[in-house]
Amino acid sequence: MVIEGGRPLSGTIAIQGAKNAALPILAAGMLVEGTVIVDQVPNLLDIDVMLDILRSLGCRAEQIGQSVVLDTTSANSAHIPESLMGQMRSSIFLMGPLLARFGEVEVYQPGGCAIGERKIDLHLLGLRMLGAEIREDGNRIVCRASRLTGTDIHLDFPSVGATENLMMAAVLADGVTTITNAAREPEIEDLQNFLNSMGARVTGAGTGTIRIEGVKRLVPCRYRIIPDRIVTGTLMVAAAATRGQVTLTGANPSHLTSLIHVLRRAGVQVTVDDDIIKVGGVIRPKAVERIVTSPYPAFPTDLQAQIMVLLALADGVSVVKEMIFEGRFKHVDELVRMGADIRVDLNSAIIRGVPRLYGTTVEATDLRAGAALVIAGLAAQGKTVIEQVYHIDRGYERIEAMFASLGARIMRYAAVPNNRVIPG
Ligand SMILES: CC(=O)N[C@H]1[C@@H](OP(=O)(O)OP(=O)(O)OC[C@H]2O[C@@H](n3ccc(=O)[nH]c3=O)[C@H](O)[C@@H]2O)O[C@H](CO)[C@@H](O)[C@@H]1O
Ligand SMILES: C=C(OP(=O)(O)O)C(=O)O
Repeated sequence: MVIEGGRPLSGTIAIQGAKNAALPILAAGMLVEGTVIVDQVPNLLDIDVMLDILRSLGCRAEQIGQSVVLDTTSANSAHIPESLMGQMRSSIFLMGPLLARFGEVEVYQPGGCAIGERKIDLHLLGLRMLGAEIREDGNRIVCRASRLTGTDIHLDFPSVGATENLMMAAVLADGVTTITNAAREPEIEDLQNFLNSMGARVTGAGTGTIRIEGVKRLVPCRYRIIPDRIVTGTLMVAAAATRGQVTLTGANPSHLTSLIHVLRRAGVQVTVDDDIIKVGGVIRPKAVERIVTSPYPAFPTDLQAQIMVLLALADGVSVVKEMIFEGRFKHVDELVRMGADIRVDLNSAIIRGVPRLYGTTVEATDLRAGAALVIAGLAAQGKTVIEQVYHIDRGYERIEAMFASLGARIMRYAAVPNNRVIPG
């Protein structure tokens, strides 16, 4: 991806549906027999992988525009091939639904962005408490339960994925399951709403205690995914970093209170009206003394790399502490190569703002690091070349078109074998 930077973003853009809501919801479609339609599903690499997995299980799954039609009637397998499991973290979301529907599931350790160890022990512990017998053999995990029985599960950490997997496993269990210290992310509430649209009885999502009353069977439904708060946040930071003026429509500002607070502290004007967010009015951002990533509603780890670009250009010294993933500072070296002054000390990044960044060749090491480099390229003086952009396609629908529609000079080139590049 090649970016000619230094142009303020300007214009209006609609927000895509949330990847992190769509992925568990598509997996939850396996809980019902019949045809489920999910609307506002973004066109992303991770969604393609999820649909490939669902097809490998015998389902018919097709994305038409922003809608996915999933027919699970002929699903006949509870085995996910290792090659598909390894393509993304969210492949693990099939574990709960397959176990609930077929009484068994055979999977492998999931893949995904290299941002930390990302264990699944909380998922497995919760499933065991629901009555599953689990055998781990190297990478392979075999899980069986002739029936799942509701119980009280306390999570040692409010893991988003574990909360969702256990909710999905518990909807068809005998009796009541209570999950305490559950994750409170908006995507959990979206999953609850989807499950309840199919006839499940789930309450409490969005709080630390979720109650799931098992039902005998579910019925197909049609459901619309919430807007993507991380894409919204990425656009907000990009508008501020390029000192532009951008209007976002179809957003949910109440999911972004921590970012809005940080941006306002940095001197950015953010106005909110129903599902519209306007960002602009910044000359040079001010440093923000301390940002700590933590589970929702605190500052999201998925926006840590992006906000660091704004702080790299701010007046003064900022500190960002990463509390969720131990390997999520890989963008720092790349930003430093663009002229940023950032020092990492354990899980803190100390950012001394510089007046400008300069374009150079950098590498996207993971999804959000890649998004941060795009913002840096848009704000920098000169030309930025970003390599390994496929990481970004996991979470942003045609990011180059998204920013080009706001006036950015950004082009994607596809590599061809003899090292030439052609517009992609
Ligand atoms: C598809 C999706 O929704 N992805 C999001 C989800 O990922 P994900 O569901 O993987 O994130 P978790 O909340 O589970 O993980 C948070 C922390 O808990 C640890 N952990 C998690 C599970 C477990 O069984 N054992 C364990 O130790 C992880 O290693 C990590 O350090 O939440 C993350 C934290 O907000 C986001 O960055 C991801 O974008
Ligand atoms: C880390 C992320 O996603 P996943 O959990 O799907 O790897 C992300 O969306 O930033």
